[in-house]
Order: sequence, then C-alpha cells, then structure tokens
Amino acid sequence: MGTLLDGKVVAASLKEETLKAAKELREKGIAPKLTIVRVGANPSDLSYERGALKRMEGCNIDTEVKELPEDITQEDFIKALKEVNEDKNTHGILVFRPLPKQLDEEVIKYVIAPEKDVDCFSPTNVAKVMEGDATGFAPCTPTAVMEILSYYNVDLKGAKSVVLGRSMVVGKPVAMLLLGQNATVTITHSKTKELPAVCAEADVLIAAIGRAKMVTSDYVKEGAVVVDVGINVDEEGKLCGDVDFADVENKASMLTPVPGGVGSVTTSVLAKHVIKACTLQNK
Ligand SMILES: Nc1nc(=O)c2c([nH]1)NC[C@@H]1CN(c3ccc(C(=O)N[C@@H](CCC(=O)O)C(=O)O)cc3)C=[N+]21
Repeated sequence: MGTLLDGKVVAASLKEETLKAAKELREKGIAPKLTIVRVGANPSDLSYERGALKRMEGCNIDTEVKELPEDITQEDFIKALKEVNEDKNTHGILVFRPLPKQLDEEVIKYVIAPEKDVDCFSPTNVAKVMEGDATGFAPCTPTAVMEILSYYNVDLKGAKSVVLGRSMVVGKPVAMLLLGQNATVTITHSKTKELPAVCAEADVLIAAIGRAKMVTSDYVKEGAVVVDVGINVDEEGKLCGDVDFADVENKASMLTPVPGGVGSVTTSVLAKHVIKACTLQNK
C-alpha cells in the first residue's frame, strides 16, 4: 500500500512551531487569545469546539467561548460580534458556521474584523486568498491540506491537481492555494461530465465533495496522491471520508486516512493563525 499521510505527525510539527511563537509572545507580556462565537449547541460545532479548545491549551493560547442563544436576533448577534472585535485581549475570532437561518451571513461576514478573522469569514480574507496575499487568513481546512502536502514534500509545481468539490469552505479556496504553489488546477463537482475519468488524470486529488466513500479506485490514477477532506458517517455510524480507503489504498502512492488525516491538522492551523493574528496586531 501507499504511504499514509499522517495528520497527527503534521499536527505535532505545527504545534512545536506554534508553542515556540506563543512562548515568545508571552515573554513580551502578550497573551495570545482565541474567542469562539457559537450560536446554540449544534453537535458538529461542539465537536469542533472540543478539539479546538484542547489544541489551544496544548499551544499555550488562551480561549473564551461566547455562547449565544439559538434564537438570537440579527441585531443582537451583530452587537455581540462587534464586542469581540473590540476586545483588546482577543486576537483571533472563530464564528461557527453555518449560522441559524434568522442570521444573514451575507451581512454578518462584513462585520467580523478581518485582522482577527482566523477562518476566512470576511470577504477581505476571501479576496486575499484569491490574490495570494499572505497577510490574510485562508480557511483552516484547506490550509491543513496544504500543510500535509508540504510536510510530505509533495511537489506541486506543474502537477495536475484535481479538486473534487467547489464549496467556499474547502473546494474553491484549496484550488487557489494549489494554484499559488504552481499546480495546474481543475475544479470538478457533481455536474462534471465523466467525473471519474477527469479525477483519474490527477497527480494530486483533493476530495471535498461531502459524500461518504464516493471516491473509488476508478477515480484514482496509479500512484496519485489522494487527500481526503470529507468528514461523513458511514452505514455503521463510524466517521469516514469521501474516499473509499480500502479500495484506493493500493492504487494511491500517498493517502490521508479519516479520522487522523486533514481533520486532525485543522485545529493546529487554527492555532497557527491565532499566533499570526496576535503577532501582526502587536507589530
Ligand atoms: N467557521 C467554521 N469552520 C469550521 O471548520 C467548522 C465550523 N465553522 N462549524 C462546524 C464545522 C464542523 N467542523 C468539524 C471539524 C472536525 C471534526 C472532527 O470530528 N474532528 C476529529 C478529527 C477528524 C479527523 O481526524 O479527520 C477530531 O477532532 O477528533 C468535527 C467537526 C468544523 N467546522
């Protein structure tokens, strides 16, 4: 079988860098802090929150969770978010999404302070991802994909990369990040004609379609690098990716597992972004 791209190893390497940077900030009397804004108590938000809080603790980053009622009005939500924007002790803000439907994300995304927006909610940061402007914050999950590829020295220059999925949280931004590393990028989705054949041309395949085990060996070229961004639940109620691991593992040269792949690096990227935000705010 191919090489397992182990997210835990990549996460540990990122944590080392982040801890060192946190220590240096604290020596200057600055305590890096992430504030999480959560509306209600959605299980997938809570699951990410648990992982994020644990990771921040391990990286010596302070945290606060601003828990808001499920039925909060748009006006009250904006007021609460502005308070976090203005909190001098908060350097990074993570707003769990999607927000409940009475809240209009198309309006709220302009409210979050771009310099504290560590998961790319603000259009300012979305634009910076498009422009390849490193002063911004790309979303944490696509950045985790890039960290894994970089850690394992996957050469992206000129590589044929295919992104399966076009969401604003993964597909589109990861395509821009790959392009930034000089990959040749194709974005595919559920309407793509001859989808398996298009994916099977990829040297590097990023699966972010959100359908359990959809990517079988007929989507994969012999020797391809396959990164699985999916977090789904299978028939047995177990966590699984978009890739049918058992079917693909002997065809791919490198492959991420789920769990233990991209998902386990995402919170380390979040921590890295909080440190970056804190450093930039104290220049
Ligand atoms: N602005 C924003 N950004 C997000 O990234 C975001 C969000 N809002 N809202 C909620 C969803 C949900 N989400 C999860 C991530 C990992 C696990 C998860 O299960 N992680 C496993 C690891 C999985 C693995 O290893 O692949 C763990 O932490 O142990 C769950 C949920 C992020 N989200």
